[in-house]
Amino acid sequence: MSLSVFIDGAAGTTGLEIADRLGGRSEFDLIILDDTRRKDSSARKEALHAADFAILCLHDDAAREAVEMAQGSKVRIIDASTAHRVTPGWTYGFPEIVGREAVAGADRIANPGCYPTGFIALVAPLVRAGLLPADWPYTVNAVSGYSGGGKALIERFEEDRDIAFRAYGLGMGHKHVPEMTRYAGLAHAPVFAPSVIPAHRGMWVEVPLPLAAIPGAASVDALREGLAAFYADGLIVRVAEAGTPAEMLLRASMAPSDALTLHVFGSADGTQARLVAVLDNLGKGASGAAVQSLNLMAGLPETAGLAL
Ligand SMILES: NC(=O)C1=CN([C@@H]2O[C@H](COP(=O)(O)OP(=O)(O)OC[C@H]3O[C@@H](n4cnc5c(N)ncnc54)[C@H](OP(=O)(O)O)[C@@H]3O)[C@@H](O)[C@H]2O)C=CC1
Ligand SMILES: CC(=O)N[C@@H](CCC(=O)OP(=O)(O)O)C(=O)O
Repeated sequence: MSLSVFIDGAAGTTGLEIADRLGGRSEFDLIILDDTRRKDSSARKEALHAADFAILCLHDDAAREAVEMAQGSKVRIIDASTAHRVTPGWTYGFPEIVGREAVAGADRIANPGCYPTGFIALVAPLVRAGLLPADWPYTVNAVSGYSGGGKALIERFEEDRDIAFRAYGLGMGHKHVPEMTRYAGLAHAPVFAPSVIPAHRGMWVEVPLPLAAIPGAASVDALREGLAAFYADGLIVRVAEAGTPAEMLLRASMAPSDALTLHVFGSADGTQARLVAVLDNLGKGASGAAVQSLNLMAGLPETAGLAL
């Protein structure tokens, strides 16, 4: 018997990618409201009450509204928005970090933000293993494809081809900082410098480490080995071997991917390191992560339907 999945916000950037990943799968029947009904509260409520699972691909306010409308139903929810990521009673949908059983058994999953996916993947295992301190003031510099900003940013970048680079979050306080701090297990909020480039998808998340100045920090090799041990299954998150390429490129033509690759680069004298996560903001950074959690919640193979 197949399970019904309502994609609320299926016409949006994340929703379309989730529909693509689930579309050909016999385990799921998709409930998608047509254009005339997709914002109609009573149609959405009816779908929420009919479905086994709902994936909310909405802005925060509409996601909160959907959760309220679902009250009294049996539906299990995966919320792609920022609304519930540090809310009590919600499980953070990052199986590698919070545990696969926690995700499999949850009824309310908050899908991680795209930038936090890279940052937490790099820092959480190292802090947990005592290879980096929890109380260091970390920084995170990141670059995203413009699809990370949804339909509005896509339209802006596709209309104004003259934008070569967009820095933002200049007043600090980006909405991703609370989840980064919480799930990386940090004592201080990281300084977060996000930016956007004229590529549809793709993401680079980097944590520079002045190792010689960080009390208790492990060596470059020990950091890489710590990450490799943590992600030993290599299913979705992979740790690159040691090596220093002359350059690394994000390509504007990048194909959709649900993988996440972590790199640890270090200076020859071992005093400095750069932790780098490379991912697709729409893959492991959004839709791929939602499908991974859905697979686990439905008791299916974790990577079913993912592009790896
Ligand atoms: N894009 C990304 O890389 C990532 C996105 N996310 C999060 O996922 C969520 C969705 O983002 P994204 O897909 O990028 O955004 P989009 O703007 O592309 O899509 C949002 C969709 O929601 C629809 N919508 C708006 N209000 C309602 C409503 N009241 N009822 C039903 N549908 C509504 C919009 O309609 P209309 O088409 O008419 O505008 C649109 O289709 C956001 O919370 C975002 O922060 C998370 C991680 C990464
Ligand atoms: C490029 C861009 O604008 N990115 C978005 C984050 C995308 C994401 O992760 O979505 P959530 O809003 O669900 O956290 C931003 O910085 O607000």
